[in-house]
Amino acid sequence: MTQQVQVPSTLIIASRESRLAMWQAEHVRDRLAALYPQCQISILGMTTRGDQILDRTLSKVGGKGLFVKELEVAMAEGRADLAVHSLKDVPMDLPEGFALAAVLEREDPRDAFVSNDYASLADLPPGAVVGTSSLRRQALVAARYPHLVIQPLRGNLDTRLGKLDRGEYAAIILAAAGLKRLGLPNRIRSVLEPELSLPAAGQGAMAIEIASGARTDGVDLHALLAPLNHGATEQAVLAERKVSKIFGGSCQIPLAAHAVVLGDSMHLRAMVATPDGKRSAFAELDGPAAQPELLGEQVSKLLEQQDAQAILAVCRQEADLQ
Ligand SMILES: NCc1[nH]cc(CCC(=O)O)c1CC(=O)O
Repeated sequence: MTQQVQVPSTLIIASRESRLAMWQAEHVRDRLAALYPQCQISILGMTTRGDQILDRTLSKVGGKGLFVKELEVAMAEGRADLAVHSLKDVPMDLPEGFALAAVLEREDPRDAFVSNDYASLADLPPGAVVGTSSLRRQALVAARYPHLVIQPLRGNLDTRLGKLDRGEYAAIILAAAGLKRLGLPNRIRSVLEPELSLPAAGQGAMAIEIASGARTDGVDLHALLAPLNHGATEQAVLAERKVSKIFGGSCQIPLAAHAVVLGDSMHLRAMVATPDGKRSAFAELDGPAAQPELLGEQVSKLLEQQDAQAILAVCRQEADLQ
């Protein structure tokens, strides 16, 4: 006999209001509704500071936490039971009293090249403007294609595509996962393979966050959400996020960490670079999938044995100057 979990009569999902965030919240709602048909599930749409501040890059205004804080407040105040996030936007250390209850199966983790006039980065002429606000993408493009000009690009997916279509950029780089989820895979002119553009920790994965304390109604949200967890994705992102955490876990450093799980083992690759892409360190290792954080530590050590600390010092200096 499987143990029965107690199902509440209602569940409220907190979500940002962007189209991608809503798609993700609706996806979780539909999966929960299929598991627990007796439960009334609704979505509470919210605006976060990360959505409001669009004129500065995230690394300058406080980083990832800006997309999750308001949703955590809603859970702490009992206005929502769970929050659905893009895992890439979730800080490495959650505030006291919160936990990730499930990591969903990953969508395509790669970056996508999007343009109306060009098929790939290699086709762009000297001086062409590429839009991205990710320091990681900036460093990777600058290292490989020094003749291109990188300009900041913020906002949700629709905003970013709109700026491309108005001709503000020759091309932009986005996560393939977001475009696929929104039914826009045809906007992808080419995917950037991990060898060229190693993905960010957690890219393409969704996570469900909950308040971790016991509930007065006795509902065990961890147990309730466990069927949505995808073991291999969880192992991969634990390794990736460990590297990110060791190197400061913010948006201030161009950092990539990408793991692939194959059966019982895992391959983890990671990179840190200076924002201009001129200096970088890269490391990769295989290890048991059952010990993802150990592999994350080992890969981080390899990075440190290279130039990683000097690279980070350059990044901090540049961040302080801004
Ligand atoms: N930083 C914003 C963000 N957070 C998650 C995604 C895409 C979806 C995902 O990675 O799951 C995006 C947009 C992008 O990077 O283009």
